[in-house]
Amino acid sequence: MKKYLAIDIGASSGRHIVGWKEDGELKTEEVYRFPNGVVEQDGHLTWDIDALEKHVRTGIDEAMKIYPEIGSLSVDTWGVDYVLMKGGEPVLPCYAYRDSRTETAIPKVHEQMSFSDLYRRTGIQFQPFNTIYQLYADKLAGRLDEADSFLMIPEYLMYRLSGAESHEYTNATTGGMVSAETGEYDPEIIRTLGLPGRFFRPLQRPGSVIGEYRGIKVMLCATHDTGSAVEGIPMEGNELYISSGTWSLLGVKTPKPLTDAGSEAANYSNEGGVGYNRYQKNIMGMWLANRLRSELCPEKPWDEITAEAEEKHFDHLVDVNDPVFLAPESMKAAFDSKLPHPPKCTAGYFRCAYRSLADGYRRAIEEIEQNTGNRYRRLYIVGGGARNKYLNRLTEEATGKQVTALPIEATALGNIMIQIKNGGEKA
Ligand SMILES: C[C@H](O)[C@H](O)[C@@H](O)C(=O)CO
Repeated sequence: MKKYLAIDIGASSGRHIVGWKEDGELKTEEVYRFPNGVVEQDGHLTWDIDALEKHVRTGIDEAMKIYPEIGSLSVDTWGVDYVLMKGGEPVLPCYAYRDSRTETAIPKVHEQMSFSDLYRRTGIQFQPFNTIYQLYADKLAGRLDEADSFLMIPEYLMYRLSGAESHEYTNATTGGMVSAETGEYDPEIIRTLGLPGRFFRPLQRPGSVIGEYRGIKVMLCATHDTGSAVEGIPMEGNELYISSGTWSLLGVKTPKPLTDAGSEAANYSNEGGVGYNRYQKNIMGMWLANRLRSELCPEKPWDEITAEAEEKHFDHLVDVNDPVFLAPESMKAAFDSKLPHPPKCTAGYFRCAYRSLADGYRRAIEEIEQNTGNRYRRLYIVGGGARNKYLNRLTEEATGKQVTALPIEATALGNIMIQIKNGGEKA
């Protein structure tokens, strides 16, 4: 029985999950898990890409010990970030998206092409960490002159395994340089910003085999983790979804990108899917609670935290998408700066975070229904955040949608399903 290996890496952790079809059913087993996190280096936030590579290799060793018959593997990670390459070797550091190095680049990009023009062309939300601003910051720092190309994180890790460079479509779309019309890098954007043309190759679709590692086919899944997550949601019909991890990605599948003024004003993104468009929005997500916990009560179990948050009576809300929450020194101080007065106790901060997240979901869904002209009945929630029963209830109450919370590894499932579909088996 053929086995498939998904390597799914998020901002805070990674996992190796083996999957196979048995009596028509998809079976999975997690064989390796490892931590991830940003590393401060010379005053910048970076990823320890060498450590990630080591974990990727160790996890494959573990998987092959248990399942020597693995036929293919694929890596997916968070979007936007990349590694510059020179002569087949990485040009480090590998910057992390919460680093503030794009501050000067953003206005310089918009002087040459306004955000509205970029949006009309790509349909990608404004986020200070979009690859377009990171590459322009590298240009201003003279880092592009010495580089031959750039590889998004999953493609870099698969290059290290197979020696094959690749540029996968769903992940490339997170960068803000791919034409919503052609699904390829937009030459007008590249030319206008004076970015090196040699960097931007034809994009490859999920399911493409790019090489081999120890006899295992290396295949491109939807290497943008959210792209695989949406593939992995066992959804009936076309309903709303939240991929809930460090970020909450709330969206819906649409046949085509929506790049109209209403979508721009609501800062909706149109990221590539597997045969459809992901009309979705970044919402600050579990990052808020994760940072509050590491600052205020690192040892406290999550069940206790949510139970206390449910009991307390602090009902002020914050706008969870306020930039103050993206990479604050202190998350507590960030909340205090946006509240009329601070909560009297720690639980009050978590209550505010969860109730504000649910309110953020409510507003985002109103925008989706406004901009798509459709009404949706159900909301599927997948990923680690789907385990939070208190937030699921708040979300159902705030949005009026029937919430189906599935604390499943939807990203790894989607990764495996794409491999199965393109591995000659019926998915
Ligand atoms: C920067 C975020 O990671 C990105 O916008 C988001 O789509 C993602 O990749 C979540 O894992």
